[in-house]
This record gives sequence, structure tokens and C-alpha cells, in this order.
Amino acid sequence: MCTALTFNSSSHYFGRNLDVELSYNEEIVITPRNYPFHFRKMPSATTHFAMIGMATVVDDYPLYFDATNEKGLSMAGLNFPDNAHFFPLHDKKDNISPFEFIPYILANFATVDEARHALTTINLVDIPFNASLPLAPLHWIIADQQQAIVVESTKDGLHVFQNDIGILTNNPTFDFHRLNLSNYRQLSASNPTNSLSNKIDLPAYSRGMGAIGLPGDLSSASRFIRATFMKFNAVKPTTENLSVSQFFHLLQSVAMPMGACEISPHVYEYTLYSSCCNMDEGIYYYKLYNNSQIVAVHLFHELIDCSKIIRYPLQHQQQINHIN
Ligand SMILES: C[C@H](CCC(=O)NCCS(=O)(=O)O)[C@H]1CC[C@H]2[C@@H]3[C@H](O)C[C@@H]4C[C@H](O)CC[C@]4(C)[C@H]3C[C@H](O)[C@]12C
Repeated sequence: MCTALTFNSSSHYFGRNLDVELSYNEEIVITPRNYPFHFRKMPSATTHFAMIGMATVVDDYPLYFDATNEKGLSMAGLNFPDNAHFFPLHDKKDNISPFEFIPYILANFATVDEARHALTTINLVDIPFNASLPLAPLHWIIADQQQAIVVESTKDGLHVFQNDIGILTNNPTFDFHRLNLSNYRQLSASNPTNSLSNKIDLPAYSRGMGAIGLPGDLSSASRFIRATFMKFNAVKPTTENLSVSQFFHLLQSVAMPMGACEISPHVYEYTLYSSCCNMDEGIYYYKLYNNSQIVAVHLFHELIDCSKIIRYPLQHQQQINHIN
């Protein structure tokens, strides 16, 4: 499972947990402005916005999981199995394959409004990258510094939802998660008063009782609720380091320790990485399951006018600060 979220504090932040049972040899990849994106059914983009994100590189092509472009527009793909449906070629539409979707949107657009407009003519076409990398059944969150949307291509067509929560998890469809939130409207960060009965003495024996009923399990429905509760109650720090730290705490509240989610005997889904991208400064921070140190890669520290992708392998070594 996965969880993506936006958070505005000292800057604007976008990130996600990638929860899965295996690695795809992902790394941090910067695609500079002059890297030629050759789309299967659309004209190539030879100059475009630069972007930074997590991707698997195959045949010099960045297969992004999530990324942010130089304007701050950000996008992440999350599993949407059984619901995701991609269509045959449509000769009156802009045919984009799911693996091209993040590059296409981030290469061409600066804002969610621009992306939303482009989506009116996009057909997510069922062309896989190659025979060994089939279509990934995803839905996507697209966010800028002001707003977010969700894109879901299902059997009945392409749906674009305004996402006023700025959170996405997995199945079922986004409209379910949005409505399901109403079931939790009684949750509170402060201790509740006794509204059960004024005839019974019900002492608040602990702090945190306003969150009794907050689902603690790992299902996508529960992670959506938990991430929303944490995000909307989160204090907004005023410095970069504290904001990044706060962001990773929000993601940690919906992360998966290895062993808690068994998908087949002795195979576990776990949080491979957590990311937090500063959308204003183009800084991609990440943590790995076995390296809790925050690593940062800066888009604007590179020559973003060049034409070759720039790759930073993930730093898997745990960094422990032994102080005696
Ligand atoms: C499995 C990942 C999503 C994680 C997630 O949401 N898990 C939830 C599990 S579930 O709710 O319980 O089903 C997705 C996110 C991005 C995906 C990758 C990106 O789309 C890039 C390429 C696309 C190719 O078509 C397939 C390989 C791939 C490299 C994808 C592999 C895999 O499907 C990824 C890594």
C-alpha cells in the first residue's frame, strides 16, 4: 500500500510512502530540460520543465513513481488494482501510456489548473513499457502549491477529482475515501467532553482520548483517515528542517513495519521509502526502511539545461551516530 500527501508549512511539501514487497531498483533521478522525452503516441518533448523524483531507469528512460518539476508541480502513482483500466488508442485524443503519464504532465505543465485542462483530451492508453514491465494499475495525485487533484482511469472512463484533503492511498476509488471521512467527524486532537450522559461520571483518564476510534490498521481506507487526522491537526513549523521532520512524522503514522502486512507466506509489504519534496526549492528528501537518515538531493544544484538524466543511487546503509 502507499500513502501520498501534501503539507504546507514553511514551504510547500509533497511526498509519499512507497509500500510494496520488492524493490524495482529505484533511485533518485533528475531529468534535465533538454533530455528528449520520446512518447509512444505523442510528439517528443525535446525542451521541457526539469524534474526530480524516484524512478527506475530502463534503457535510459526514467520510469517515475513520484516526482516534482521545477515549477513545483508534483505527481505520484499509487496502486489501484482491479479498478485501474487503460484504453485502446483513441484517434481524437492525446494518447499517453500510464508509464509516460508523470513525465508528460511534469514536462509540460506548471500548475494543477493546466494539468486539469490537458486531462480533458488525454486517453490513458494500454501500451506497456515492454513485455517484462507490464502496465502498472495505478491512480495518481497531482498537486501544486495551491491545490491537488486525483486522476483515476476506470472502465467507465477518466475521472478527475478535486482533492481538498491533499491525500491519496489505494483502493477503492477516491470518492469513497472522501465520503468515508464523514464517518470520523467526531475525532478530535483535544480530549472530548462527556457527551454520553451527564448522569454518569466518565473521567478522561488519559490524554489523546479525542482520537479514540481513529483506525489503526494498515488498510488503505484506514490510512486515508489516519493521514487526514494527522495532517489536519499537525503543527506547522516555521523552518525547513522542522517542516521536513514534521512531514516524515506524518508519513510515519501510516508506514508499514516489515511483518505486519503478509501478502503471501513470509512475504511482507513494507515501507521501502518515504519521500518529502520541497516543491518551492526542488529538494527531494528521502528515508529508507533500513536507513533512517534523511538524504537530500537538490534539483537546482545540477545543470538543469543539460540533456542527460542524472542518477543518485539510494543510500541503503543505516547511519547510526555512535556517540561514545
Ligand atoms: C507498486 C507501486 C505502488 C505501491 C503501492 O501503491 N502499493 C499498494 C499495494 S496495494 O494497494 O495493496 O495493492 C508502484 C508505484 C509506481 C510503480 C512503477 C512505476 O509506474 C514505473 C514502472 C511502470 C511499469 O509499467 C511497471 C514497472 C514500474 C517500475 C512500476 C512498478 C510498480 O507498479 C510501482 C513501483
